[in-house]
Amino acid sequence: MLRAAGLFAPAATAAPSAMAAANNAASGGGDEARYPLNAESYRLLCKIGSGVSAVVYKAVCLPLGSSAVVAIKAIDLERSRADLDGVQREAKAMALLSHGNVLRAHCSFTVGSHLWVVMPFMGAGSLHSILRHGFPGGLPEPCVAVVLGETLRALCYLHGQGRIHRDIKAGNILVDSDGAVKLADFGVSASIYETIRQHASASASTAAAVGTGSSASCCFNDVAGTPYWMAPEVIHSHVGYGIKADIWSFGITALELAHGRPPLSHLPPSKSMLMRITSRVRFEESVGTGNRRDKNNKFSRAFKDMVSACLCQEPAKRPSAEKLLRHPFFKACSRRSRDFLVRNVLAAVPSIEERCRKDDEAGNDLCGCVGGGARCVSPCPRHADNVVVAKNRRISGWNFNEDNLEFDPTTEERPVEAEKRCLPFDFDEGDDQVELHDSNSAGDGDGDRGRPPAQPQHGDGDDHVHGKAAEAVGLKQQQQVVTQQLMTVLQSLEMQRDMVTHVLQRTAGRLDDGGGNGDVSVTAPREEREEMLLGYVRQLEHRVEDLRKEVEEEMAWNARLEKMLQERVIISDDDKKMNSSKTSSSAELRAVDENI
Ligand SMILES: Nc1ncnc2c1ncn2[C@@H]1O[C@H](COP(=O)(O)OP(=O)(O)OP(=O)(O)O)[C@@H](O)[C@H]1O
Repeated sequence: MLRAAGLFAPAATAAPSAMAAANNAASGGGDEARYPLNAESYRLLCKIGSGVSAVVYKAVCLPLGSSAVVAIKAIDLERSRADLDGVQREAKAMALLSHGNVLRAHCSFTVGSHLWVVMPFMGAGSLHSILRHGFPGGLPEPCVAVVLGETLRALCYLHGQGRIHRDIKAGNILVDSDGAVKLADFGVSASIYETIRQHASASASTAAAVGTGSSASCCFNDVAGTPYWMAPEVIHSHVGYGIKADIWSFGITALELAHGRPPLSHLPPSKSMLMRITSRVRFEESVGTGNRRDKNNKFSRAFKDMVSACLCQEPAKRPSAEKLLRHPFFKACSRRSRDFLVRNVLAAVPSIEERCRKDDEAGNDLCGCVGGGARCVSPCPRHADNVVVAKNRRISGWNFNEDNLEFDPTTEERPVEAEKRCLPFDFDEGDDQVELHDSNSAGDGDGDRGRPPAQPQHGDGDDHVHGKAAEAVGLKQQQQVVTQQLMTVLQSLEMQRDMVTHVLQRTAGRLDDGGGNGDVSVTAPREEREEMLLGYVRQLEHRVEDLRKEVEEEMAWNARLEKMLQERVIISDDDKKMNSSKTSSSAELRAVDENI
């Protein structure tokens, strides 16, 4: 994961550039106009957080006095995957908004190759950081309700303004020391109005690919956001998506707040993404509200119902933010004051500076995966152990278990129950049948499903060999999973290639016959149509390029597994010889012999 740590030590403040990106939130006057657009006017006090390509500092705005504490997000434009347009969009989007639950930047400007976004300092940091440092198992439900209620107000406002946030997650919900909750990070937000204009002259073929429908339902077709929180239609972005994608992410955020991590976060995002790529929609219309007995009292019926509504497979069936705000789940929280969060949440977590110091000591910056691998973008050695594989099982889908609000993997032996809500991704192709387990998850007595993963043992010789044997089996199976996934990516690439060819053929045909069938695009001048076609092709090229990178990542991971496997086999064979009398009857070793 990309880091910009250390680049902004106070002494290293770069000379301001020509301020090409300078942007003041209140250029038309107002409080923010006081914030200077140069690095020298700010003293960086300490680092308070870091994201994928940015580091966030607590700082003082010197001309405004020592009490003018701000947060500065320093986005490394060179290391960031996003282009300057993308990151500037965040600042501009924030500057235009004004709502009590939306974090608005004071100003932004470039400093060398970085974009500095100066914003109000939110004393308690993000909910992601709060969860990790104080509530790893999740917040109490009444606190979840307060946080979500405030976030929903921000979403109502944003959607009312014609904006889609596109990256709703606990990491982007900030809390101030007085308990105020604000939605932040507009790095990937976009205006549906802009897009409607852009698509106004789109051809029928493009429209078919992007999707049609109302402004609120289908406008975008670029993949934006963070994988675990992405709505199915965002992942399958060729079908188009709209504001309801935020509602899905909101539902996932609800689960993240309730459990301390988003569903499937024990899988590296690239893998969960791949599973989604392989999807075959298989979603049961389920779970009415009052018919089933509530077996699990951990969460209220209202909470479960609210989350279920957000995680509806069909965007159109998800409630709007406004409607959701009227859901009974949010009734009680409207009476709760900010103080409620201060007493029940903030009091239990260390200061944001302390948290950041702990993160640095723990080396969380090294791979960027924090929260038990929840943010690990690619399989990294540090979290490889979190993903363990058990044999002869396969994930054929993910059920949204309404009782405990978890996503349960569905295995072949355990058919999907009709009344369960099922996520739209399948993973049941190929002959090798495997199931991924989170090594931290406890057994639940349901067959093999909750079986503790194979771990190396360090007891007597027999155990030791068993441990290594099991480890080798695990590695072998991980390798099979990766191979399977590579095949899946390949299929996906082929599918996309066919799509491109199809679009090209259709459009080429239209260019040749000069139109005349009533399409907006066809009545447009030829150059315009060519330009539009080129744009579309470029978009598809990017998508294919992204997928190609993912394949490369997986192949590298596969090679690493192969190497680890070979090492394990050698060690395991040596141990086997030494312990042959003890281990000859070992079922696990037989499994190794069969498998390697
Ligand atoms: N205005 C702010 N006030 C106080 N802390 C902040 C502020 N903005 C960000 N932070 C802290 O910095 C951390 C990193 O923020 P950043 O927006 O760079 O990344 P993120 O949203 O967590 O991750 P990603 O890069 O994946 O979006 C946050 O988790 C939060 O704790």
